[in-house]
Amino acid sequence: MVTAYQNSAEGYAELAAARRQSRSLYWAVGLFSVFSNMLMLTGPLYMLQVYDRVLGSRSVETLVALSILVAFLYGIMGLLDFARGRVMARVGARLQATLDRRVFEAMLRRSAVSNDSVAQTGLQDLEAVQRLIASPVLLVIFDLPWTPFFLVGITLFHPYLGMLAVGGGTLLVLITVLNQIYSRKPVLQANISSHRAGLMAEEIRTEAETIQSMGMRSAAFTRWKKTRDNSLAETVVASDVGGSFSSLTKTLRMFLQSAMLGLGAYLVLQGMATGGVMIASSILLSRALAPIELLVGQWPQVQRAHKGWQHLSDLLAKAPEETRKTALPKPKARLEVSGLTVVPPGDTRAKLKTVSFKVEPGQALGVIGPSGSGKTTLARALTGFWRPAGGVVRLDGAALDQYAPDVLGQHIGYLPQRVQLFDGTIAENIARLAPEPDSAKVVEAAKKAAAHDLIVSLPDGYDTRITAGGGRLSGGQMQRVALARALYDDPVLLILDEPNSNLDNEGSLALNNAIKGMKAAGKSVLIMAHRPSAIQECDLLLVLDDGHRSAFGPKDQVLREMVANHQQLLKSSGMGGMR
Ligand SMILES: Nc1ncnc2c1ncn2[C@@H]1O[C@H](COP(=O)(O)OP(=O)(O)OP(=O)(O)O)[C@@H](O)[C@H]1O
Repeated sequence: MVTAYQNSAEGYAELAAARRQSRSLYWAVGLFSVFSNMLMLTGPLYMLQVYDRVLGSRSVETLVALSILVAFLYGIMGLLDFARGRVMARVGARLQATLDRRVFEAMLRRSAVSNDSVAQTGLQDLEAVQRLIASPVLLVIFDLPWTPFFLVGITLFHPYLGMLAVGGGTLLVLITVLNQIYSRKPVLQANISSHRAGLMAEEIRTEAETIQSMGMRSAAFTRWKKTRDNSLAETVVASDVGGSFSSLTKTLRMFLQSAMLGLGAYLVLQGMATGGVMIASSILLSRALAPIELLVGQWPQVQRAHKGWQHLSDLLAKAPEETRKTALPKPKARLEVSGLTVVPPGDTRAKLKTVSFKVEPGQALGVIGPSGSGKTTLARALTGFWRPAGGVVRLDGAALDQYAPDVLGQHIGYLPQRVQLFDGTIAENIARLAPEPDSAKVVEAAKKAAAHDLIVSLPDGYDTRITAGGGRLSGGQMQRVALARALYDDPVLLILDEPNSNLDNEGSLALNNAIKGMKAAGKSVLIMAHRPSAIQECDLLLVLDDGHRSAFGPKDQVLREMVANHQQLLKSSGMGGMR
């Protein structure tokens, strides 16, 4: 409990520091607000003068002069209000720009260790905060402190008027508090459900092929509709609650304004106030209470941003900023894994248990084992994506966490089991999304992966635009482009997870040549595989079984032992049958 609090506090502190960057702008808005609120007195003072001076003296000149002055003051007030809005829009944009990268990276890092919701919604939370800052609701903070002054002003006109205004104001504040209490849960629930429905729609859209080709459209719609209906029902409840408080506030404020006029008229009849006071106090009251009405009306936005702020602080605390690491020289391809234990994020049980092995420069290691034995888990731990729960992975003697993550990524070439490319050109994809791909390196990597010919045969060659799912590329072509991406910029360690699952003979040959090339250059290669053709170039073999290392050593020796064990097993089961 204590740790959680401390963690969140650290996140809050980081957010507060980002917010403080705009401190001078907040002061500017505060100053504008001082003048803008002072100018709010223009209307009431004009009414006082018109009723008590102009109507008394019947002077058209005075009325014209006053009206011109008032038009001028309203103009200034409008300008100040416009300026406040513009400044706050920029404050919001600056906060978002300051935190974008940090939140983006925190989301990525957090997703690698856990599947908690704050990691999913980080950027949306930041946007909710930015929207609130840029909206008129936040200006209420600068206007609310003036409400007591306006109420005092009314009291100065007449204590009875003051009592009515203060009583009405208190009632409105009470409604605001009740609004907060009653609408918090429904608004939160509505936000969560709408997020869930959005996610599901996105999931269905990306899996459109499966859904369409297996007649799952209607079932997928029904599933999505259920979530959508839930979200709609919750949105209606939230809007009912918020709407009723909003209507109550509006009605009450309008009634108070009329009540003010009524009480003012009574005081006029009693000779205790002038007509000007009657009108002016009614206008002043509406100015005093306007911020509260706005606040109640826009409360869901405030709540969403507040939740967003909490989520962000939680996310930033859970993924603290990485300390700068001392740059290490480019490592030699010496991989040493000792006692490696890995628990996938969100899981409680280890899926890789105390696995140890060594790979020297120029060697290729094949990792085999049945489905679910932990091959991909090992690959993810070796890239540094999943942190070890125990043991250590060393590259050229240094534990992986001694390398800055992006630098480590440059030393490693990774071909995941499920190839994912990104929207962009083939060259950008091979160059790992570098903004300005180095053409020579891109072509070199493509040639190593034997993908060059297939790429130049496309209409726009390396500049062919592809989508995240590959677009016009076939499964095998995607895998070859992904292999080129893995080989880009001369990595020292190449990790290939089921690399030939989509490859034809030519592709497999190209892959084996690439592995040979890596070995000849003194790099090391790890191949997670099912098919024997994939381990053809391997010198070593690691056999995994239910997360354990069941065998490790030179390939031929391990294979011989496996065959011997297999024959032993067959023999013993045969003997068992004779008995
Ligand atoms: N993200 C995850 N969260 C929780 N458990 C996971 C996750 N990914 C994999 N696992 C579990 O870890 C175990 C090992 O999975 P892994 O993907 O490493 O197997 P594999 O040997 O690569 O299998 P295959 O040959 O089918 O690809 C499996 O029991 C799997 O259910």
